Amino acid sequence: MIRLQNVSKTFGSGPRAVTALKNINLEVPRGQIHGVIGLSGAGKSTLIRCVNLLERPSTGTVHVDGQELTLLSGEDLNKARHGIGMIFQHFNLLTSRTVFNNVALPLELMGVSRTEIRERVTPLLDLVGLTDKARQYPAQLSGGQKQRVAIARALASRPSVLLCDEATSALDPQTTASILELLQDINRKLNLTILLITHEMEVVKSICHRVSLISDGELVEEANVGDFFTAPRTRLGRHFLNDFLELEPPRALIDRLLDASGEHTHPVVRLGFSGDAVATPLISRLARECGVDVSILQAKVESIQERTLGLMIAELMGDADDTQRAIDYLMAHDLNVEVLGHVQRND
Ligand SMILES: Nc1ncnc2c1ncn2[C@@H]1O[C@H](COP(=O)(O)OP(=O)(O)OP(=O)(O)O)[C@@H](O)[C@H]1O
Repeated sequence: MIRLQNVSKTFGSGPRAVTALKNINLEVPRGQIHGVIGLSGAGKSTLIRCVNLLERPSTGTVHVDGQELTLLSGEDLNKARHGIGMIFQHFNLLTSRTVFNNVALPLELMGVSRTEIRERVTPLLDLVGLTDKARQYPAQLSGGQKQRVAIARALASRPSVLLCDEATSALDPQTTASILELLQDINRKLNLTILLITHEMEVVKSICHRVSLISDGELVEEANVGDFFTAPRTRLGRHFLNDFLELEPPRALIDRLLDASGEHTHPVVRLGFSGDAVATPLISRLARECGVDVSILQAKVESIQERTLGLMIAELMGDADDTQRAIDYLMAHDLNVEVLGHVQRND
């Protein structure tokens, strides 16, 4: 449905050139919600704007719905864009138009008749829950309501793809949740393919099926959301996850952590477990089978898209052979084990 192949984008030229995207390959099948998450300046906006050619890639190809957009220009490109809706962080509504007329605007530009416009806009306002606001102006609406208008407007041309550029970043958590619910609802009802960019893990967790991580213009990791939240493969992925879960070792412990193990140290580990491992009493088995005591420093259980995810920071207390055996034992039971460092034993 959306396919980016070897897409790069460089702004400017010469010594001042900025390469915002480097060799991006991304495929989003029909009906999927795909999130791209990254830090500020990583290239998220440039990436999403390359999909509808608001930014033309410097190299590479973009296909949407089987059509190679990078071959098109002028009227053909405009027509192809009718199949791609877009919403923005700051809604981009026309303040001098009513809610109804904002939603009608793309249809007016397409030359759709007044009667047909009415037939198409009315159910869209119903879909986004704004039937009673049709005659109001944007200034009379809350942020969440404005984004609902923008969603209805984006859907007016009956697109098969919706691009969301930080669509909830200007909204409070409760309004964010209701907009995400609406996006999920239209994804299901209309089988709409959604590509969204965000810096918020909550957005990815709530509605995405798959996620890509962008760093310095490159896609560095891609995974199903359940897998990403259970075991991110990159350091940046772990950074996002730990930030989201607020699962960092206590400050006092960080100050005591040594990089290397010594004769009188204990490993401190971060454990991530999901699926069957959540229900298995692994910690008590460690004591019995490996002769290691476990001091739990922090623990959390999260539910992510019908999967349960457990996270724990723990000190494994025992001699070097036993603690290594314990780590091997945990890994053999499909836990994600990260050794954060080592602390001097007090015994
Ligand atoms: N029109 C432009 N001209 C020159 N450089 C640009 C332009 N647009 C983006 N850039 C640069 O490209 C890089 C990626 O920017 P981009 O806006 O895509 O990142 P982002 O991940 O969306 O960041 P943010 O979350 O802060 O919006 C940055 O270094 C930015 O300065």
